[in-house]
Amino acid sequence: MRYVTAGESHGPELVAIVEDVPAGLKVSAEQIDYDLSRRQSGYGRGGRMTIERDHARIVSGVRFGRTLGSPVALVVENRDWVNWTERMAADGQPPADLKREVTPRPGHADLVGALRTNTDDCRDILERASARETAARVAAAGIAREFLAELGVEIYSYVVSVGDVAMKEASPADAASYNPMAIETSEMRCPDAAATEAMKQAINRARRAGESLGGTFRVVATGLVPGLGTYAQAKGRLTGQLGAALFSIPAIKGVEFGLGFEAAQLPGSQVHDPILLAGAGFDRASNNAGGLEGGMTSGLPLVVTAAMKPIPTLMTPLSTVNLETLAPEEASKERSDVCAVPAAAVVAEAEVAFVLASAYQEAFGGTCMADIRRNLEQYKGRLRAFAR
Ligand SMILES: Cc1cc2nc3c(=O)[nH]c(=O)nc-3n(C[C@H](O)[C@H](O)[C@H](O)COP(=O)(O)O)c2cc1C
Ligand SMILES: C=C(O[C@@H]1CC(C(=O)O)=C[C@@H](OP(=O)(O)O)[C@H]1O)C(=O)O
Repeated sequence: MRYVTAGESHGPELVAIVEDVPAGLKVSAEQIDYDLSRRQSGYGRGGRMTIERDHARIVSGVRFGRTLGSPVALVVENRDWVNWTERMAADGQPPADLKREVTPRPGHADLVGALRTNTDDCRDILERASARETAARVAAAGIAREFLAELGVEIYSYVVSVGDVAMKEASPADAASYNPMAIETSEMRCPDAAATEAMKQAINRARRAGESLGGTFRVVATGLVPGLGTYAQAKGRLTGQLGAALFSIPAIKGVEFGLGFEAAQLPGSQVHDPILLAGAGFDRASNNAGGLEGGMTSGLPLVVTAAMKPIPTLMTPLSTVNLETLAPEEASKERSDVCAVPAAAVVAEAEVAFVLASAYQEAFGGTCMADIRRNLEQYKGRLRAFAR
């Protein structure tokens, strides 16, 4: 299952096409809209989120609430488009009073994109480099998430830190034990109420100082069978696929699995997860690996942590060079988020969903749900027999 998106941040709409969707999968537009609203939320977002009310319109590939096995296309309207019709028109000439973006923001794609594409207006770049595009990803991932849910896999995320404020956790393995309601009702997607409040205060301080903040979050997937992915080829390793998927999100600068970088400082006996025989199968005494061994799922929850850099647009801007005059100047001050870590966490859920959905299809087939379910049950039966 793969997606492709199109659409500019202030164009009329975003489009996502999902390919290789099995037939017979129940799809709920309400569930997709719920995920879209989760992506819009989070303390620290800017004025744009008061304009948008993201809703996915399914325009192909679904009939009577079930997928047909054909590509699924989804459209998300940009309500802000009405304010940009002249400046973002697909045809005609630029308006006489068009203000070009010529003071690129350090940390955004403005300068490098302009160099790459030979434009004299950084808006040509920022319209697509904007993380507005991630709304289309979340809409598309609604299909992957429904698919995974049918196979018993749930994905959620929570924020661990914003700037230098972090919630306290004994270990990343705690990730699989939080109450989802505590996360969804926190304005920071953080299950710790005191940390939520401290993160909000940090964002308030940053806003007052014309600053921005990044942070870290974890994505957790439960209900996975062991053995998805493969050790046999580089491109089959889920570690690499998940890393690439998470690094495809704007502003993500680090990814760790389980104990992550901390594992590099510890002796092997404190890192690797002892194997036990429990109930009808194998289990582990711990989950420091974060649910991946040898590039494959271990059957324990997948726990992956990502680090987001601070938002590049600053109300107290850094210096830049004016592309027209070549004189030093302050970088442009666009309307902007101060912190978007909770939103990035929801986007990361979407990316993880696509990787895992593809891994299930690779292992159990991709044509129709009935076959996939049967193949999965057969596999689970074989695993049970293995431990007897
Ligand atoms: C959900 C989300 C919201 C974002 N909001 C903003 C924003 O309002 N202003 C901004 O300058 N950057 C924002 N960013 C970050 C930029 O999109 C990102 O830094 C930029 O595309 C450059 O990509 P890079 O950081 O991967 O180099 C946001 C990122 C995400 C994931
Ligand atoms: C629109 C979204 O995020 C945007 C991401 C973004 C950026 O530069 O990445 C800049 C801001 O857009 P605007 O310039 O219109 O205020 C954010 O609001 C969204 O997440 O839906």
